[in-house]
Amino acid sequence: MSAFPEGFCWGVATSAYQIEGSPLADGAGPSIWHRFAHTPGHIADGETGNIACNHYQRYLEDIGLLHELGVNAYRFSIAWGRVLPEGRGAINRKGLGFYQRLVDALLERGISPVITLYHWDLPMALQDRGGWINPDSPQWFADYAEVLFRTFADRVTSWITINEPWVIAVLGHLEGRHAPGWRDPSAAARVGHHLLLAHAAAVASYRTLGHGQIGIALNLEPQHPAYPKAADLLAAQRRDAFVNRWFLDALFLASYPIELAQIFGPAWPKFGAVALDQIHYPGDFIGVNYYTRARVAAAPEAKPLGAICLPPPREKSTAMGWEIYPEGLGEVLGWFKERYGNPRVLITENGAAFADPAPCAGLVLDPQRIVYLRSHLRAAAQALAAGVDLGGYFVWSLMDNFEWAEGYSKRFGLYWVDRQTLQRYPKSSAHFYRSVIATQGAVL
Ligand SMILES: N=[N+]=NCCCCNC(=O)[C@@H]1[C@H]2[C@H](O)[C@@H](O)[C@H](O)[C@@H](CO)[C@@H]12
Repeated sequence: MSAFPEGFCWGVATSAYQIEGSPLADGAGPSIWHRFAHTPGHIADGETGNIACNHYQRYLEDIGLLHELGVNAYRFSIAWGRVLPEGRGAINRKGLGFYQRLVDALLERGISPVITLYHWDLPMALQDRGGWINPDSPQWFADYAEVLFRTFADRVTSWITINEPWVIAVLGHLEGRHAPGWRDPSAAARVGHHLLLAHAAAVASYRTLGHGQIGIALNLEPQHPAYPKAADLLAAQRRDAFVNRWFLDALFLASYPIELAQIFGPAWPKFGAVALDQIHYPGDFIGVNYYTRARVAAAPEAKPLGAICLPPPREKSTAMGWEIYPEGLGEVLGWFKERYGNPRVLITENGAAFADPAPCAGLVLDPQRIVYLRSHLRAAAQALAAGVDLGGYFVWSLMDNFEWAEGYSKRFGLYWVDRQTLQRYPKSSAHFYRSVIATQGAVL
């Protein structure tokens, strides 16, 4: 019996800086990840996205892989700096032309484009004006989005405004592990707010220019007490507010969790009613990027949360050190039905990195990824049966790519990429996913 309905959206996901390469080709303006990756010490093995998977040149071949998988949708991001090299103002027609050719080639194959407007690669020219802490940044983003809405309004009907605002605010502006590498609580709090304003402005613009669906993609991660102790439960609740409810409550409830003012202290701005009303903008769907859960223990010395996350047992971990916990996907999906009015949800990313072996006779055997995907797909099917309005599932990722600060050392792809030749090789999980799609989940 098919576990998923006819018309269910089956896809894979990628992002521009992680797969394209050629970051400065054809007049493109550099992004903050170009600068961050070229700054020694930021990326494992000193890698950059200069080459990545050379998707900029090999995009037709990669669309062939999508066709081989049988997906009916492909989620990818547009590099803002290719389209607007200075981040605003003059349009770079060559840069925009690449995405027009990509979209047209997808449509010719019957694959629906799902475009992410922003997947972390802010043009450096805008960072030089303060980047996301600049109060003008929501307007910069809305103006950029309008260029794309007008260019693709007739052909693209699924849009994601911003990928993982929490990672942008926290890893990029609080912990400094991602571009632009800041460690400033006040900046992180304001960046989070400006990203929500930017999302709202783009949704409002799309209401006048487009006739499809638009949403935001959030990384969501259940926070469980490491031990049955009150202190651990309180620490897990604090971290749930910090990781999950920061953006969920803002979008759906027009309020920030009260814990954030306690966590950020004086660095947390005093948002008024108007500011909170302006971020009350869930859009047409919520994208859920799900990977794992956290096991949280109280740690008063671990400021500002007073919490630490315990590493999972090795035998239950991916190559990223994240726990394999498919039950958490069902838990996250249930939040939308129980707390937020059961909106349309898409699983916009789900996948895992494992120490895949090299190809043998043109195939990479990755049984662990098949187990991971099967268990998470089963959790998704159960959530759907329980009444969650789940419209689609995207595997992260189509192919091994630039895994941010980890460089190319972590492989998430359904296709293995030879780092010398960039040849793509199917993994057995690609064949598994193809069978899931072909049977609407009956093989699970
Ligand atoms: N501890 N822990 N936490 C679990 C997840 C932390 C947040 N990172 C993500 O969700 C990123 C998302 C990103 O969109 C993509 O560009 C990345 O390649 C994948 C894989 O890393 C995921």
